[in-house]
Amino acid sequence: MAEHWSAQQLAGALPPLNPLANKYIRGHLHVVAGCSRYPGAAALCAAAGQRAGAGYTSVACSPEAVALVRAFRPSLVASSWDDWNWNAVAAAPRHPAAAVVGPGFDGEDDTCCRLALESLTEAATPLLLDGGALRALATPYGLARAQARGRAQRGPLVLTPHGGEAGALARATGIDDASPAETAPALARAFGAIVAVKGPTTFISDGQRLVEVNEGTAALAKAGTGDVLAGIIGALLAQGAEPFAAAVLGCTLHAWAGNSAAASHGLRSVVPEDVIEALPDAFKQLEG
Ligand SMILES: NC(=O)C1=CN([C@@H]2O[C@H](COP(=O)(O)OP(=O)(O)OC[C@H]3O[C@@H](n4cnc5c(N)ncnc54)[C@H](O)[C@@H]3O)[C@@H](O)[C@H]2O)[C@@H](O)CC1
Ligand SMILES: Nc1ncnc2c1ncn2[C@@H]1O[C@H](COP(=O)(O)OP(=O)(O)O)[C@@H](O)[C@H]1O
Repeated sequence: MAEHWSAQQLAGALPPLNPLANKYIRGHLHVVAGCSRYPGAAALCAAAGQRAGAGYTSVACSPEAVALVRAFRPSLVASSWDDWNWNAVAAAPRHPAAAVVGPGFDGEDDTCCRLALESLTEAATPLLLDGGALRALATPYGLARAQARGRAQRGPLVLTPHGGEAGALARATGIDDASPAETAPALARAFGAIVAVKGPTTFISDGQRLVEVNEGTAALAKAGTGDVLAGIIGALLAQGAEPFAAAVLGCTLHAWAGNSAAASHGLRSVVPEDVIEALPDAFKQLEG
């Protein structure tokens, strides 16, 4: 039976904001995303991360995506992943950080698969894998790399599959076809991760606990809203939120922002950019 978090539990999950913090102390979100086919996903994910409180948001993306990300938000620090390496992704005692890898990855593309698999060994921060990175993970080799990350204690791992991606991950690990409420804990145990299986109701598990978030809206059923969710959870991780709490809180804020966007723009007309711009309403709801 899935648990449902109270307003008090959700508010308690939000890392406090230090009024004396600089942008690095606030938390650095590294977004590795956006192949030439899906550059927009990198922009959506990173912009959502900024609205969700990351102090510094950098984007490593395909060379073709750099101009789009910069033009979408000049405050995003974008560079080509050809001129970038994992040394950039590190946390220091007073400089928390997290990485989101995979929005706008093409799961068939060699560079995307390499970056997704490398992230498991190289990212010494909390790591969230989404989108095409989950396709790279959905192989026996991907499973072994995820398990090795757990043994090496490189940092918490969060996976945010939609139904199709959860099915591929389950097939790769020999998990039987099951409901999302059963698949989330089974995947969490197999990959040693926190897993959010997304849908009209999203189920989040670390293998022991199971929480459901069912406050969203059909307005969120639009291409790109998953990229927004990845940026929100990534930003909470970058600000030092406890990883399971970051996943539950991130999914809830995303749902609330969807409701706020639907109230302003109507159920049919909401686009993922509206959900990003409605995030301040979701934070006010949380803190109010
Ligand atoms: N603006 C952009 O650049 C966008 C880029 N995107 C990126 O596009 C890449 C491919 O993602 P897609 O999800 O489109 O394609 P996928 O190749 O992952 O999914 C397609 C397959 O999964 C199934 N599927 C998709 N969504 C499902 C759901 N919610 N429940 C059950 N089954 C589902 C489909 O039926 C299909 O068989 C990802 O890297 C993603 O981040 C998308 O997020 C859309 C927006
Ligand atoms: N009918 C719905 N009701 C509530 N939330 C939904 C609904 N449909 C989709 N969502 C939410 O929208 C997001 C879609 O993510 P995803 O399928 O990964 O999109 P994309 O890959 O296009 O970015 C998820 O967070 C999911 O929970």
